[in-house]
Amino acid sequence: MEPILDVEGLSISFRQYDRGAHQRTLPVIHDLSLSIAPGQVVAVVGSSGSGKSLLAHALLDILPANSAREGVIRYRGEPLTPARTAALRGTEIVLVPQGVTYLDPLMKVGPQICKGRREGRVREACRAVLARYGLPPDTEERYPFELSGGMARRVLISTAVMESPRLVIADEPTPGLDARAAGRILGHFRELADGGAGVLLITHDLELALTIADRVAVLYAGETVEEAAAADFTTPGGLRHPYTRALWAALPQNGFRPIPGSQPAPGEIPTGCRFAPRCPRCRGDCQETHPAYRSFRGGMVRCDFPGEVME
Ligand SMILES: Nc1ncnc2c1ncn2[C@@H]1O[C@H](COP(=O)(O)OP(=O)(O)OP(=O)(O)O)[C@@H](O)[C@H]1O
Ligand code: NI
Repeated sequence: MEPILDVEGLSISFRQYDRGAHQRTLPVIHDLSLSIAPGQVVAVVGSSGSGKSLLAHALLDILPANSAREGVIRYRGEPLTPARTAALRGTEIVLVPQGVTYLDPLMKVGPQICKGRREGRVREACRAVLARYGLPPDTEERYPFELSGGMARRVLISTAVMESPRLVIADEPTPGLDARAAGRILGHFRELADGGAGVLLITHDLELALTIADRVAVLYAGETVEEAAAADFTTPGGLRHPYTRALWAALPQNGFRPIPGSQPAPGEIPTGCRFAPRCPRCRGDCQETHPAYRSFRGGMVRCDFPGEVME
């Protein structure tokens, strides 16, 4: 089946001015490839600063002006040009943004969800979507400052899903929500996918991702290091990359063993494997050679020594 979304070799960098007129380029996403078929929920999992929101913004063509982008993004087989993205954004392709600041503070919630349209059908759909997320009917009449954080999140999601999108890009959609509200939202994403949409779920929370995702792509310091089926996460032996295994071992049900160290910042990327400084399997070459992203055992991995189980 033709993918809904197909990203090939996406790289993003920022132009920055050091001192005076001296310009430097800060690479933040490198060579990212990913595809989503109709009916699929694909999760992108990575820690803070790994490039998740930038990926979402690149897909919606809302990156900041001082950024540069390489690679190809195709939507239903055709490249997503700026004009095409602008035409599809908000209707066929929707973003659930990470921050509630995306709500217009000067506009009541109802008109924001309805995007200014007043037809009875639209108002009806708005009321239905609010009810679905457990928001009282008078939410329509409120301004964003009159909402709690959790309500504002649910309003953002309502705004996104109003139009029966074909591609949903959800950037950390559930922080601050209780388990029931989060479950309801994820359940709705799953339903949209079961109805034929593609869903890209962006989160730092692997456990949450595994509740609905079909596949998981793991992002580390701006690069995908593994793409695995959700079922591969049943045992660490099913996984390919040492970082993915470390994420697995850090889950509460697997002993909550976090790995020491932290992800390198964009200006401090090592030459070889980006995970080498923290990798329990690191050997000589890993520090020098940057590993390619390749197929391995039915998934993808960026490691020259994949699939070795840690004792
Ligand atoms: N406008 C910008 N100029 C320069 N660097 C930026 C800019 N926006 C983001 N970055 C850098 O790009 C990297 C990735 O940022 P991004 O917001 O995508 O992270 P994230 O994975 O979404 O993190 P979080 O989980 O905290 O939301 C970070 O190191 C960040 O500092
Ligand atoms: Ni983010």
